[in-house]
Amino acid sequence: MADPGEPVIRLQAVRKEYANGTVAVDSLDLDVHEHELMVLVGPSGCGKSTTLRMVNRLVEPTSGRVLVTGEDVQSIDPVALRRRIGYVIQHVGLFPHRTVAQNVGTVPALLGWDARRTRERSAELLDLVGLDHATYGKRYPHQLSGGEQQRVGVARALAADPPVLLMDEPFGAVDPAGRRHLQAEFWKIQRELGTTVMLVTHDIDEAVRLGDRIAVFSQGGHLEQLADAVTLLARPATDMVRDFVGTGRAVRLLGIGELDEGDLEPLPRGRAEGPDDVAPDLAPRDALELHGRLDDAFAALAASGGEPVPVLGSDGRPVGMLSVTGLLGALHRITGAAEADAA
Ligand SMILES: Nc1ncnc2c1ncn2[C@@H]1O[C@H](COP(=O)(O)OP(=O)(O)OP(=O)(O)O)[C@@H](O)[C@H]1O
Repeated sequence: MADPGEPVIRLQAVRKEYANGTVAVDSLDLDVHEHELMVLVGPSGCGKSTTLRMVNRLVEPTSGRVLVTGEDVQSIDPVALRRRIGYVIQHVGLFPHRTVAQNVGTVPALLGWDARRTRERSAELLDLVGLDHATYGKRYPHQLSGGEQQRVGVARALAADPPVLLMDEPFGAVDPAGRRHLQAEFWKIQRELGTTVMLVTHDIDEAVRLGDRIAVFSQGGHLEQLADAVTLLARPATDMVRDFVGTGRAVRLLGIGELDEGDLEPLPRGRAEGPDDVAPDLAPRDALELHGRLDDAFAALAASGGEPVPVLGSDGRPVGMLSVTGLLGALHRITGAAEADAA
């Protein structure tokens, strides 16, 4: 096991030059901490997959070192290493002649778990990714939609509860609505299990939605910026990052920023005492929640025609009103906080 505070994945001055002379990654230093979800994002061909695949030795670095829980992966047998590290790819590669339950149980079975424990773990994981095990466990992969297969891929990778999970475009085969849903579910599972994750995507929205920290790569595996989502959107470090995160930065910030007490205006007089005092226009179904996402706040203000919308605290009582000005203030607040952190 790693010492407390020691990164679970550590890349030190890593370089990969393929046989044809392509330098996919050069002088890369990158640490992923325990329980962290690190996203690698960047344009096609910038070396994201190469970086990921050096962690489980599907690609061997030309120079530099890769450590997993403090151990140089060069000193670990690749097969043993890959049993310790989950791996999910876009085209999930399920075994076609094995049932869904057997697919999910692959690694536990290889690790010598007894049949019953493997079966139980399979069922538990299928339920966790939103596939009822009684319905889906007996099916074969071809009897599932692409999105369902991708869920099975995620369940299979998590089945042996690997401390480290590598994911390469894991939700790429799912339609946009299903993808958002699967991202949200995966995020919850990752928080629950505390798995340390390195995830590759070319989708900046996926990156800011999932990543605790986001590493933006440019060609040649060059690290342009390593930051949390808000900092990345509010304060892109280079022109490349600014172009990559695009003109939708403010909208993306709405998707990850939260509503704060300071963004609110006082309640109209006489309405702060308790639920009984709440007028019909403050009914909870029309209200926002404190610490809710700013994109919900934006939607509520759009629906109200720009009229201030009530905001409820955790006890369900109104704590203030959010106006359009308040929402813009919230955006400035998170942008300003990111800039202050960076200063
Ligand atoms: N086996 C290989 N032999 C030679 N060059 C390779 C090999 N694999 C990848 N490359 C090259 O290395 C560079 C980085 O590739 P890599 O797959 O790591 O990028 P990526 O950022 O994951 O791209 P994408 O988002 O398109 O999957 C590219 O120029 C690619 O063409």
